[in-house]
Amino acid sequence: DLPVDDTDPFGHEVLEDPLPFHHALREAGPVVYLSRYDVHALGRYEEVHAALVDWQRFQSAAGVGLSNFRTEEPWRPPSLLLEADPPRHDAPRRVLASVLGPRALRTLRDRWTADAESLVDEVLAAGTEFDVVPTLAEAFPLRVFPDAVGIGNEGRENLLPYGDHAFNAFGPANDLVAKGAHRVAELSGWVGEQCARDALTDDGFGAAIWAAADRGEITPQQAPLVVRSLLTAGVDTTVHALSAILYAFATNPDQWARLVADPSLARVAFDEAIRWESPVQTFFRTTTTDVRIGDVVVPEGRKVLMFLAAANRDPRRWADPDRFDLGRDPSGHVGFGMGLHQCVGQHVARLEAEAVLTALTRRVRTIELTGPTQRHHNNTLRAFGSVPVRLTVR
Ligand code: HEM
Ligand SMILES: O=C(O)c1ccc(C2CC2)cc1
Repeated sequence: DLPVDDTDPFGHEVLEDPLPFHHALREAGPVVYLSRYDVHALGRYEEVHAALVDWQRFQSAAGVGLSNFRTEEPWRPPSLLLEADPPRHDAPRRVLASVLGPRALRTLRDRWTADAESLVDEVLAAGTEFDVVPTLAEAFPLRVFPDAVGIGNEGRENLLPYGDHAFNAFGPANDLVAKGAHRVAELSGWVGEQCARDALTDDGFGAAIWAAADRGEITPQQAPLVVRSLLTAGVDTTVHALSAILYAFATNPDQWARLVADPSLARVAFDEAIRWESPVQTFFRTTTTDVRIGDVVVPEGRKVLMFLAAANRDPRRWADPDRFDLGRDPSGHVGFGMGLHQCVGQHVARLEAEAVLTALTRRVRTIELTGPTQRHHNNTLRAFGSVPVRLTVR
């Protein structure tokens, strides 16, 4: 086992394969002080879940990254949802919950399923050996989500690098953050322009957010920041979730056969893949009072690092946790967080994944890896750079 305190959880060794570190962290105790970053880490399901649902003692308004907004300037104006506590959090959350709720998505279900089927037809027409990352995992969200938000067609290639930097910025100021620093002004500027009312179509999520401002549910000053939340959180997450799902099936052919035999399993397959891979690996909180965890008292004002991915494979909570198993009930996983800040876009993500899986199960008999995968390292996201596969068609 790695000595937990000597290992850098944001170093390339752990980012390449975090599982040994997650195991060592869970075994080291309910809370573990990481001297490298002067933070307290939680790796077990019970403690991660308890911190997520206790927004009063584990706040988000001081930032959900390593940087403490009480003493450091954020790299961009804080999110009105992710980096806010009640009461400031309440109205923006209520608006997005309505805009992104299951009812609002009903119209998108048929459109996205048709889009997924035409993408899968295009992919299969070009051949049955390819890299799922650019071909499906990146192509599908970028084909449907910017249109659903209602942003213009120019510059959409900025979305992935902007999100990649935003997720790196939750971690320490390491080489991954430095890698994106030179483009921050340009990318932030472009994203900010897309959130303006006159940059948005009149029928997307963006327009619905501005309409909520017209109704006084949020202010016109808040509206662009709420749109920014969609552009920051809604692209890279789904791209890497789709890669994870396809990797899970390519490495568990028996589970793919189960899904082909029963396509209604697509919904549980999505949540089981999120539990198993946890595309969003970590988030921080800041204590608002002295908090006792186990026999440690974490003082007020300290950063607490929650390893969502470690909690999602905690044998104290999950039977045979390392197995990707469509037979299990994955509900309760913390891959979307839990409680007040639980992912407000999860229905969008689930719908995107179901559309792709439904299109694939209709056409594809088997999926298998044809070579080694490559990881894409990020301080917060678990991501693939490449997943080479061969499909056989039905
Ligand atoms: C599989 C894809 C996704 C994953 C794994 C994911 C994961 C998460 C997690 C873990 C949180 C909780 C953050 C915290 O507790 O501090 C969260 C919150 C959030 N997510 Fe997602 N997300 C995904 C897709 C999306 C999409 C597609 C959208 C937008 C359409 C979105 C928008 C948000 C927003 C706005 C929040 C903040 C909610 C709040 O603080 O009240 N996410 N997400
Ligand atoms: O509101 C935001 O900007 C925001 C950014 C990133 C996320 C991650 C958790 C998916 C959520 C919200």
